[in-house]
Amino acid sequence: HSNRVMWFQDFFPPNMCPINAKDDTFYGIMFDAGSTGTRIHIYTFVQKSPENLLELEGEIFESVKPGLSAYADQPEKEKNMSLRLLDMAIDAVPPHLWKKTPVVLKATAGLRLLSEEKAQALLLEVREVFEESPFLVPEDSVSIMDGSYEGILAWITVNFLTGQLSGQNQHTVGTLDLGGASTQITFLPQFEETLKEAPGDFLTSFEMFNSTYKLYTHSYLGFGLKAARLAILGALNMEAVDGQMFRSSCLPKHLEAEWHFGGVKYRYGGNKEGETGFKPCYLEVLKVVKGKLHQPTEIRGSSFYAFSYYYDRAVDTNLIDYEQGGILEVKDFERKAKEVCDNMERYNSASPFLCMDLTYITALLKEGFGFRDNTLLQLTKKVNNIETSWTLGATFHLLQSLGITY
Ligand SMILES: O=c1ccn([C@@H]2O[C@H](COP(=O)(O)OP(=O)(O)O)[C@@H](O)[C@H]2O)c(=O)[nH]1
Ligand SMILES: [Ca+2]
Repeated sequence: HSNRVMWFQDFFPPNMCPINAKDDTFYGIMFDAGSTGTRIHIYTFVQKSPENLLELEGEIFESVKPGLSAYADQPEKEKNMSLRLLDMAIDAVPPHLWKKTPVVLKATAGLRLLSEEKAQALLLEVREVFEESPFLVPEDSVSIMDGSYEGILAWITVNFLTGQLSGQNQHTVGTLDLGGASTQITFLPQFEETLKEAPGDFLTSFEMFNSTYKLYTHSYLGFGLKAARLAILGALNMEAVDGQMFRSSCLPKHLEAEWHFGGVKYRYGGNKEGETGFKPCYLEVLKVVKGKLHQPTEIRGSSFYAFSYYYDRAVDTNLIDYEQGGILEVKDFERKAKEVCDNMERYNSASPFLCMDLTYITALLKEGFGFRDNTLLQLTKKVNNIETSWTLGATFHLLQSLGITY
């Protein structure tokens, strides 16, 4: 309880503290079951009248690791985790609003990669926890989200938070999300040509706040940062890894270690005898990226918002400040990749994968999506203290579909 009060005081002057919730205040609880962790977002909203755009008052955020898929072989163990996160919502939402507050979990690429049977067993555990909670549990409240929604909803979040979805002059920005297991690109096409050249399932119409947006979006499964590591090592989608050693020129020469991802243990190491460094690494990475992604011509010269692992790796290498974020060019990632890969001993302590990760990000941006060296990326973790995550867009969509908001 004391946590809650502290949090509110951080956000609101005492006289408008929503603990004394007015009638037009309501809450939404959205779980993000990502491949590397599970997070809860508890949003507070106010809608003064149907004509007004919904106002977001604040967010409570908490995360736990590892992700849901790590419990694939012991789904009952998952319960503790969702219970722990849900307890935060019990503390945050005033009791008289519990029954009106929807709780939803959406899983992303980690669960898309599991077998249907294992994924459903995990979702069932969560559903049981939700059913026993005092919150509103809508139909289909625990599910795997379609990849195209993941991109669209993140785009909605960023453009809502930057004020681009209200008023007359809407200059929306495109978004790039690099998760552990999948990656998304989303933007509002300006050129007829983009609509013509895009594969049919890359274009989706989406209605939000009384407008219809025809967006270009795609989620590339297996192209998240951690899945890409496996692909580069040649270990992705291998049924039996049986203690096999996977080597790469993107890793420190004498390294030999183990790594767990999606409930599987992998052994990996450097090219003890052969080459290491940026050049051989880039060639290795290209095999995974080149020709695998659609390249919309119109994005080459535009600028994008980028978050998740784009942000994390830029922070890790001091390209941006953790709190502030920053604006980078694509070539900044390449410069940093060269610096790290050609001095691997020096960076080893941070993460043995740093060279591989930066090289992958460089190749994904340039050879994957086809961005120019000088394309601008706005690296952002929070806007006005709210996480840039698809979860906010998903909560708007949820409230709209339940008729709680307009
Ligand atoms: O609220 C969140 C959730 C995730 N991430 C970032 O997203 C990446 C992990 O992706 P995730 O586990 O969601 O994998 P996915 O299922 O999206 O592939 C990491 O960089 C996290 O820091 C974040 O910045 N904020
Ligand atoms: Ca994610």
